[in-house]
Amino acid sequence: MAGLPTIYYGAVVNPQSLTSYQALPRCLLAVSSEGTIDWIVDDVEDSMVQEVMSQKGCVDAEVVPLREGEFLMPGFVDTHTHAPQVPNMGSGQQYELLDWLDNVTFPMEANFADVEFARETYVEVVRRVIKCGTTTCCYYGTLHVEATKILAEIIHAKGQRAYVGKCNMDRNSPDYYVESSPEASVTGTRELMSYIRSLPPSPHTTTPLVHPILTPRFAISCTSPLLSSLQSLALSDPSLAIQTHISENPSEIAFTLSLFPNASSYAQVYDSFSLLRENTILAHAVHLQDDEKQLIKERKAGISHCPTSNFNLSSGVAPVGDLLDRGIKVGLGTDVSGGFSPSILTAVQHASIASKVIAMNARDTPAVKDGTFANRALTIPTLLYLATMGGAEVCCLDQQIGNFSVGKSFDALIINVRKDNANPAAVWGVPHSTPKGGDHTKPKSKEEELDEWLEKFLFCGDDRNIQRVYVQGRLIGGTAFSG
Ligand SMILES: O=c1[nH]c(=O)c2nc[nH]c2[nH]1
Ligand SMILES: [Zn+2]
Repeated sequence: MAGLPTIYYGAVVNPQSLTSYQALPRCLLAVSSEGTIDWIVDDVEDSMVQEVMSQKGCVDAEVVPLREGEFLMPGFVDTHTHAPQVPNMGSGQQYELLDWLDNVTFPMEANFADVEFARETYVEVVRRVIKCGTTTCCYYGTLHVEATKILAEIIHAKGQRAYVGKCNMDRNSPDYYVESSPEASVTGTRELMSYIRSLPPSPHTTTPLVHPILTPRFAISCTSPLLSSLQSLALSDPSLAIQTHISENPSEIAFTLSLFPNASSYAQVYDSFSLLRENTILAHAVHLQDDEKQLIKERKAGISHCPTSNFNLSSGVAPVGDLLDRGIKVGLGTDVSGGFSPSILTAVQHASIASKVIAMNARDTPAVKDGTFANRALTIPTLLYLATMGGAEVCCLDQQIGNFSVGKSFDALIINVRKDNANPAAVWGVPHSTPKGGDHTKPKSKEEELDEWLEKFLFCGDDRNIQRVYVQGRLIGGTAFSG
């Protein structure tokens, strides 16, 4: 028999679309013992809580009250990161992509041949990513099967939702870090897929949280025979997700086109091997041509926007507004260690700045049409959406996660911007906080206050503001988590 639900009572931020979210200051939200959202009732005064609970038939359920300055929001979705590169964060910032791979990244990834090193490192990596409020993460591993199994096992044990892939890479990397043949690459991939798919169900849910993902590192790393074998594997398993990099850096694009002289574009290389489809996640997409954007849209693939990495490796500024105007799915990625932070908050901040760079450079071009995103600064609702629902769409998980709706999984964060949190930068309620329109005589509404809490958190927050991290209703991290 199902156990009693848990009821959260207080402020809730709920993304709705690229241009709107609900700010619900007095919300009751019930989560079943299986971790799904049973019901949501908005605008409930304190005095009415018991009555609503009795109407819903759950007077004996536990109530988790949120205090002033705390709010519930959906967990972050990191649509692109590299688990083995976490130890490299903050190293080799002087390089651009191809030199950075050779000088910093491949040498670090090669260490994961040692399974003990892999275990020690990955335990810490996953703990850290969860602490940052990432409830769903798309992880690249290394080319090593055993180390990547360990990564999946740790994620599974910690209860995070994730896609995990081992890199397919049989050329253009050093002898000490390259796969010996396409066959070896595909055999290892199949072994990892079977391992992940046979992980035992979590104690509290029958839904698997960790999934395999096909991970051709990027076209430069893969011979045509390897891509053909991955094509066969992908075609035989339409539910298998795919992740790769695309159009990140000018030298990378030129090298790719030289390796595939018959291809009309970078995107077409992947498409010619049937690797562009609805469950494909393409990281970066900084320098795509119009026809490539069109192709990606037609194939319904999604883009992982990784602004921290794009700035840090001097790759460029991805035209996110244009991608959104074209109806392409976009989420955010940390792309550690091209990006120097494992937190989606940093990606939010840099996505905002990236969009402002584009808007500043477009000041002299004709005015943009109403309701479009290109050449404008991304707004708070858009940034929030990209960090949550947009990521869920890119992962094809939007029916399950990304916002709070009845029937969806409770993947959520409790955020604290109170004076008693440990981050002095993200404190709400300091005297200079300004009412909407700057009118100090008008008291702020509860909704306006919640808007301010959210903005403070997105721009000045960090893991110290993330009190609780839930996946499928289970508490797995946050400052209030002792496990
Ligand atoms: O940002 C990136 N990080 C990587 O590890 C990588 N490999 C190929 N292309 C890449 N881009
Ligand atoms: Zn990457």
